[in-house]
Amino acid sequence: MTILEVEKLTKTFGGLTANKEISLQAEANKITAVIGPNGAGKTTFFNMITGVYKPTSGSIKLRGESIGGLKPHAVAKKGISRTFQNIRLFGPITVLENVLVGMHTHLKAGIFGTIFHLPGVDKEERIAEREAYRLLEYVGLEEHYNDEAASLSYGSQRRLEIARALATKPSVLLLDEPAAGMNPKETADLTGLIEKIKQEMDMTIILIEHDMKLVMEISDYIYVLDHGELIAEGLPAQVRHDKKVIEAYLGKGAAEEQEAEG
Ligand SMILES: Nc1ncnc2c1ncn2[C@@H]1O[C@H](COP(=O)(O)OP(=O)(O)OP(=O)(O)O)[C@@H](O)[C@H]1O
Repeated sequence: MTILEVEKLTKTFGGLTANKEISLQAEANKITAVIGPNGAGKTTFFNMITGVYKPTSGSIKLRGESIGGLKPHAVAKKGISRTFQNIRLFGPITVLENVLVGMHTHLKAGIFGTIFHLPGVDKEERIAEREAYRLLEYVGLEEHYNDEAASLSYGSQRRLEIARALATKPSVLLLDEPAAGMNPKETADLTGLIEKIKQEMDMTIILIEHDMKLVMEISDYIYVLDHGELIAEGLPAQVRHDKKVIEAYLGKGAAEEQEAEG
């Protein structure tokens, strides 16, 4: 079943076409990857889906309902949550509080009531804290619940971002380069975590990632962008051997060499 359907999505910035008529379908409970060299237009694509940028043209549908042009908080309420390429945690508050921030759309007390422990929010707050702690356990950060977010290692901060995104109880999770800056062990652990989220939480995941090992290992379907255009799509094994994709990453010579090697 298609959960998210994007049709001919275009975004221009002045004279630059960052996305040109990109169409994509994200299937329920699958990992759909969007890859491409630097500047290909991947983050612009995410920014349109999440309401950060208004599309120049084209449509975005979540379970058949048009969400193109909605503001970010409205898109989040519809069940789409994301992490960012540049980590956007709140540094001076604790790890647990960062997850509570993710929950604030569900809490009556609101973010300030939760963080500053205003009167009358005790019961709701205790339940939320338990839930936040459970999410930290899920991503393997429970030991750090009371640490300042800024004190975590880079890899752990990325996991915390995922926990915070999950706190909004999304049905679609967009991960923007979750393995960026991670060492091989952290990346391997992250691969397992993303798989687990897909399986155990019935999550539809869309992934932007430069780490090809991770992408090829966990993606069910891959879309490839280059210079703002969709140049290929298919199963990992198909995309891996696609001449246009090899060219986009390594240049024309490399594609011909690969072909000669058979
Ligand atoms: N707000 C903006 N204003 C002007 N140009 C922009 C804006 N956002 C993105 N661009 C341009 O759009 C193009 C695509 O950028 P985008 O960040 O979407 O690529 P990307 O594939 O995510 O790249 P990377 O892998 O390096 O993060 C780039 O040429 C970029 O400079």
